[in-house]
Amino acid sequence: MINKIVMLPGDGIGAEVIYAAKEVLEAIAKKFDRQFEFSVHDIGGIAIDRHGTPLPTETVEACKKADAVLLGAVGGPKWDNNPSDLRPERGLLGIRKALDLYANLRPVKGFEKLLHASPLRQDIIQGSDLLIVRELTGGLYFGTPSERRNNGEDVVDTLAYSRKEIERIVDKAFQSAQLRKKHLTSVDKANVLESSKLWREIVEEKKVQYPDVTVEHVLVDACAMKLITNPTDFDVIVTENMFGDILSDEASVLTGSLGMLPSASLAEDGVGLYEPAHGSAPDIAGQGIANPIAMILSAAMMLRYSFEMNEEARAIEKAVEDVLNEGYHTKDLKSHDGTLVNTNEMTALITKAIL
Ligand SMILES: NC(=O)c1ccc[n+]([C@@H]2O[C@H](COP(=O)([O-])OP(=O)(O)OC[C@H]3O[C@@H](n4cnc5c(N)ncnc54)[C@H](O)[C@@H]3O)[C@@H](O)[C@H]2O)c1
Ligand SMILES: CC(C)[C@H](C(=O)O)[C@@H](O)C(=O)O
Ligand SMILES: [Mg+2]
Repeated sequence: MINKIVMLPGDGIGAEVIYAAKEVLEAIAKKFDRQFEFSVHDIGGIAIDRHGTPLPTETVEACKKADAVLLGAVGGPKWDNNPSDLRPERGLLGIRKALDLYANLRPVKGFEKLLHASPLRQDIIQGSDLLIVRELTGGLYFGTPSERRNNGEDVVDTLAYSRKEIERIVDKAFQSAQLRKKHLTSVDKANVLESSKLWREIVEEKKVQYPDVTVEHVLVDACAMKLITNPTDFDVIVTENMFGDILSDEASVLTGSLGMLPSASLAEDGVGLYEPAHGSAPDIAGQGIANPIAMILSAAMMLRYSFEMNEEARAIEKAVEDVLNEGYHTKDLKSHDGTLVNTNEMTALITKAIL
């Protein structure tokens, strides 16, 4: 059986790290006698330059026909002054909506060897292992109207959620908690927002269906604080789109770098998309020094969630851990000792550890 993988490199370091993941997947294919077929399509700024749109129809069609999609990252200063419908980020939001990727799973697991790479105290972050379940196709990112009024002097963004949209992400989070430490933290702003009140009501209704899972509600501002003061109190966090975006970048500090955070974006029934939580990093793009691990671990999530290749996924995760344990690190991972390597060298080390 051949697994068809669509690659969407995008912009900046997205296009650098995605080929690192491909190299690692080729090693997996060799080691485990699997067949992956890759095809590359445009999204984001490069798609604007080549096709005049951040999300060409051809790209959407290719993704729909694929067995899984890998995405690097989109965006960059070249397009920062574009009108909003010609921003690279529109391509990303568009593909999430087109594939109905409502559930974004962002695991945050600290590697023992990288404890010193975080600016946080080691005794606080040791043992951090949590999963952020971020709603990905609703909320402020997709609410209408979203517009300027009164000659551009007033502005409206709409935070809209339907009961069904909240129910399905909450179910996904409870089910994820059942497979982990069975503790769910629902994060909202129910002291202020109507959308958060409905969110909290639905979590309360749903919890009777999952009696083995303990549930707590935490306001998003307090959660932001607790994430870095008491990270080991968390197991699964479920939250709406923008809160999840912000909290996941914050949580990456537990791992030492944003370049360590993978993600899976899943539909109810349909193709999954796998992308690092980080962006196109214009400040380091083109230098060959990006950390490819978030992207490589996203490829491992693809093997696990889309192809049910658990052993293969574990082989990637173990190779990453082994290479880190040997002291190799990219520039973003601060280290007192160890060996500084670039993107290609890190990828080659991980590939070698697999084979
Ligand atoms: N999924 C995505 O495609 C995505 C996600 C976030 C931001 N963006 C876009 O990326 C552009 C830049 O955004 P930003 O600078 O706010 O966020 P960013 O995530 O690109 O970078 C933030 C910081 O983290 C560093 N960093 C990120 N990933 C790294 C890696 N793998 N290795 C080493 N260092 C890494 C960067 O160098 C930078 O200092 C913007 O256009 C933004 O809209 C895209
Ligand atoms: C680029 C941006 C639209 C995107 C988001 O906010 O979802 C990014 O920050 C992410 O975390 O994937
Ligand atoms: Mg983000």
